[in-house]
Amino acid sequence: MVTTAAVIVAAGRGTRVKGGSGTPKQYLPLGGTPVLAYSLRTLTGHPRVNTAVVVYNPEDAEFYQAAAAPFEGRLRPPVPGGATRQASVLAGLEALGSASPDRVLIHDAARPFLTAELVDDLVAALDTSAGAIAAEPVSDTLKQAAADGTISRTVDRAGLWRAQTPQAFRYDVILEAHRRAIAEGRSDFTDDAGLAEWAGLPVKLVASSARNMKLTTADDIELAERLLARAAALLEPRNGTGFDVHRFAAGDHVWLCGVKIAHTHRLEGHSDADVGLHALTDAILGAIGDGDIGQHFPPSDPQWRGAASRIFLADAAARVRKLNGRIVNVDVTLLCEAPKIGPHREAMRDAIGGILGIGAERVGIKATTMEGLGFIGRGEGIAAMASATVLLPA
Ligand SMILES: Nc1ccn([C@@H]2O[C@H](COP(=O)(O)OP(=O)(O)OP(=O)(O)O)[C@@H](O)[C@H]2O)c(=O)n1
Ligand SMILES: C[C@](O)(CO)[C@H](O)COP(=O)(O)O
Repeated sequence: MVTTAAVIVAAGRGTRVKGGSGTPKQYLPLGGTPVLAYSLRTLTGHPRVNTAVVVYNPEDAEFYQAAAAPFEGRLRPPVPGGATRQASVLAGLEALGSASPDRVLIHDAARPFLTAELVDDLVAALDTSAGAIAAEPVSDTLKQAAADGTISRTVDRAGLWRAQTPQAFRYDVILEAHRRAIAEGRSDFTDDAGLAEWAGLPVKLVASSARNMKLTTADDIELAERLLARAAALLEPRNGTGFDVHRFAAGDHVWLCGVKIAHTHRLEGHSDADVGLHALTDAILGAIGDGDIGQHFPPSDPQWRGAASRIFLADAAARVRKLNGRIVNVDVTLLCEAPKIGPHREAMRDAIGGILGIGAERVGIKATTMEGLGFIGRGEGIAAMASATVLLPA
């Protein structure tokens, strides 16, 4: 399996925002959420990203903990950065050594508005290139200034692009290039594409939007607040519910809410019969009005025989992302006499949060017996009901 990692560089001081004092920009609240958390939500929640590491300044440890806590289960321990962005990127790349990913996405914590689609496009571009970066064609007329502040010439903007992040590379080649640059005394690269260019690596330009802005000055932060407030005003909540039942059959374990639990029986079904994930998948599909699990993964299709139900849930989450939506919270109730759910509740919350790319604090798991009544009371099967709240552009 091809693996992809993310390095999020967050060790800068943000001096152009705050003039050298106060909270570094990547930890400032934006719409009430730390700037860093936006990138972490998109990257750690992306199905193609297997692991991620933040490069930080240990002086910011408290800010880091507060921003990264919801994503903890999906992040490697943070690593200290260096004096320049280039040095911080190298620290992050080295920290991924034990994961040995095939690809790496290098991203500025100061660019909170990257999208899942951009990540998809960059990863796809790596199939035919050693590197690919998010970039935006220059749309202004460019002037070169003379020393006295007058215009010395107009620069032809044809073919000029503004480099953004993520910048994606095959991991081993960019690590080798970064190491070589330092060994050869080059510490002046402001982005990884510049370093790759120096190393002779081909790098593709992947068209991105001006919305993937870097927060550099206080004006940028104000603009970002406005964009966010406007986007929030244009989002509307949608709610969906789901319900599912599976009967018991001879076996020794059940899958419930993404967790394998030893049991006296198994649940019968075409897939792994994870009744909790099936109800939840339907709840999410319901919230976005996109059919149901049986429509997208028909039981008549042999490719889903024995499939892990996490595939179905991840697909529903991808459909939400495609609509530029966001899952706010989900809630599952399991109806069964046994097994006991309490001991597995936290593992279930983590599993579902990981699949959906949301923090476990946004996942509710509850259980109830049926007081011995009906088919559940007789221990013939398990039922689950679920609800999901999703924000979609209005
Ligand atoms: N030594 C550094 C410098 C920068 N960065 C990171 O690189 C990204 C882009 O850098 P920039 O916008 O220049 O951030 P700062 O260096 O913090 O800004 P300033 O130059 O205003 O201090 C940011 O996410 C920043 O945290 C880093 O990890 N390590
Ligand atoms: C990497 C980068 O975001 C590409 O635009 C940018 O170069 C980093 O910021 P800096 O202000 O140039 O250090």
